[in-house]
Amino acid sequence: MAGTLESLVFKPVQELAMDCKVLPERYIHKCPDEAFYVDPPVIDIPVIDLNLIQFPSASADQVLETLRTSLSSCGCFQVIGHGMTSSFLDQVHSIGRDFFALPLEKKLECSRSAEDIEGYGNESMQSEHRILDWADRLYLTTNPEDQRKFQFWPQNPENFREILQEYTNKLILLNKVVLKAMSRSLNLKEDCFLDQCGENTDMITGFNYYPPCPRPDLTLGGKEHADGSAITFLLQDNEVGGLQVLKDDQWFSVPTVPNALLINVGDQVEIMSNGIFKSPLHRVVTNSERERLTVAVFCSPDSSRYIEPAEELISETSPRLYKKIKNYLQIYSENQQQGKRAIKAAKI
Ligand SMILES: O=C(O)CCC(=O)C(=O)O
Ligand SMILES: [Fe+2]
Repeated sequence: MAGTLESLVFKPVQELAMDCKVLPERYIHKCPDEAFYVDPPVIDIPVIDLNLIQFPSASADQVLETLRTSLSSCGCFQVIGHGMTSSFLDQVHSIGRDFFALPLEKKLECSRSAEDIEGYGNESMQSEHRILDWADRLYLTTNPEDQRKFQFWPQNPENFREILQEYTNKLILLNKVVLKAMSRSLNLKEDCFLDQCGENTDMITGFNYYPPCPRPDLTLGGKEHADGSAITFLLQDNEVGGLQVLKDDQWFSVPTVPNALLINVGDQVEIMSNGIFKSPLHRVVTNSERERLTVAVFCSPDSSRYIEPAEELISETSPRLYKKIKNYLQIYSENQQQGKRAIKAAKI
């Protein structure tokens, strides 16, 4: 729903940040840990070149083994050889940056309503009780095409639609390649996960804008969460870090690798892999100097499809851990609003 300044139902963090000396109470975490403001160790995750696993070979097997190890321990990896140039990825980044640089009135033309997840907005419209994220977001359904709601798509910058369309087309293909690689790495038939997801990948693209914050020691750009997707593609900010991932109960910084996309397992691949692959808890810390912009694309099976642990992964020694379920994103959003981990609801 298009908004106006008068009908503003939320306060953009970007506006708040312009003149913020004292952090409002609702952004303050009661028990911040040191990793909010002292960079924790950098996580050692592989950078996987997709060209190396295209055809079966001994070296492809080695790469798939690296993939399996990484996804079973921390649930993420970086990918190169994805067929997108760095200048194209810069353009994807720029359309987000340019959108958030527009005057507020222009951004409000894309604003979402309190009931909708799509459009420009932030958490302040969803919940009265939660601690709020120091971030504004623009969420858009990008696939299937007939579910796009163009009223939320910015007219400005002018190339927004064209670039987002092209990025979506590339990620539809990449999503298939990655799901196949994940299945292969577990010695499953390569279409095992893909068949569960179906042809029509459901894709939601989120542009995350994190303004500089006066008190990075007290707040987060994104609270600790796991993604409800099957897999998530994250285009990080080449210049400003902030993403952290939890591994063995310790927070690690996630490095930015030029021209790489970060891929993380979401809850739905954790379910399909019967818990072998981990949907990692992650969060975003802020800084007082620089804004940060990232683009997250959440890929999920379409809501009518059932997903369940792959039969081949279940045995007497590794019993089935998750139920057969559908429309996981609905379960996810209900649990998330109550601050709960949705995947618990899928456990047997
Ligand atoms: O912006 C980031 O680094 C991470 C964003 C994220 O985790 C999300 O949008 O789910
Ligand atoms: Fe996330």
